[in-house]
This record gives sequence, C-alpha cells and structure tokens, in this order.
Amino acid sequence: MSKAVCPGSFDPVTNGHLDVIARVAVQFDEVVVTVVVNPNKQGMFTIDERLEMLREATADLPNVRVDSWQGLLVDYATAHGATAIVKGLRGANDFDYELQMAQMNHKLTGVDTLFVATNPRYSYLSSSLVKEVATYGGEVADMLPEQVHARLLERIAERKA
Ligand SMILES: Cc1cn(CCC(=O)O)c2ccccc12
Repeated sequence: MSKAVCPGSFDPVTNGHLDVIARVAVQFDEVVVTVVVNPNKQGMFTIDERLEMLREATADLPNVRVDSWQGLLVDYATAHGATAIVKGLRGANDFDYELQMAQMNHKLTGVDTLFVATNPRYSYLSSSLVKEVATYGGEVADMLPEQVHARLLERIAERKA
C-alpha cells in the first residue's frame, strides 16, 4: 500500500496546498497531511486550528487524513510506514532548500521526496503572503477555502481590537 506524507506549516492552508494535496491523493493509496510543529515560531493559528481547517478542507478526499508532528519529519514518515514524502514546488525559490532537505532526509533514513509542480494559477501563493495581504485589507477570498478565509478575517479583526 503506497502512503505519502505531505508536510507543511499550513498556517493556514491555501488553495495552492489543496490543489497539490488533491493531486497527490490520486497517486497514493493514503496521504497524511502533516502539520509540522515549529516550537520557535508563533503562528497566526494554533496547531489545533490548522488541523481543524485542513480536516474541513480535505473532507471530500477519503484517502487523506491530517496529523501533526514535532521533530524530524523522517522519523514521522518511518514510524507511519510512509513510502514517500511529497511536497509542492512553487518555483525556483523553493528548489534549493527543498533539494537540500530531500537529500538530507534520504541520507538519514532512505525515505525519498517526490515533488509536484504547483498549478501555475497558485504558484505565487504562500500562507505568509496571503496573511500579510489580508492584514492590509487586500482581497484574498479566491486564494483560500471559504472557511479558512472567514477564520482569517476573524483573527485579523481580533488582533486589531
Ligand atoms: C506549494 C506548497 C508549499 N507547501 C509547504 C506549505 C507550508 O509549509 O505551509 C506545501 C505543502 C503541501 C502541498 C503543497 C505545498
């Protein structure tokens, strides 16, 4: 049975992430979208909120589940019998770092990383850019699932209050 781990911070999940996740779900028997916890980074959303948004956004994908992990991603992949790590590539900016991580992860445990080219429609998207634009009043509705957009506007309003 083929099983992919799709890691990220997902703070929050965007339509770019979902496009890749849906395409990975066609290629593997099971996909685990893993929120990788970075204790040194205070996100806009808590880990639980990110998990909730991801679960809602992938509810229509029966072979996709959502989890979180703190520590080496390869340890999670090995412990959960993942046959590959699968990541989205937006462009040249992503490549150098992702190549280094893929080589390190393979060296550590032999787990391979596969890359999916993001749909050009979303290649400019990142969670941080969407948050920044929204914070300054920019329109980001078509970049996010509806429920995520609503929660983002709510969080921004809370922070301004
Ligand atoms: C394009 C892209 C970036 N990432 C990292 C996201 C992050 O670190 O928040 C992904 C994770 C899953 C699917 C596609 C992507």
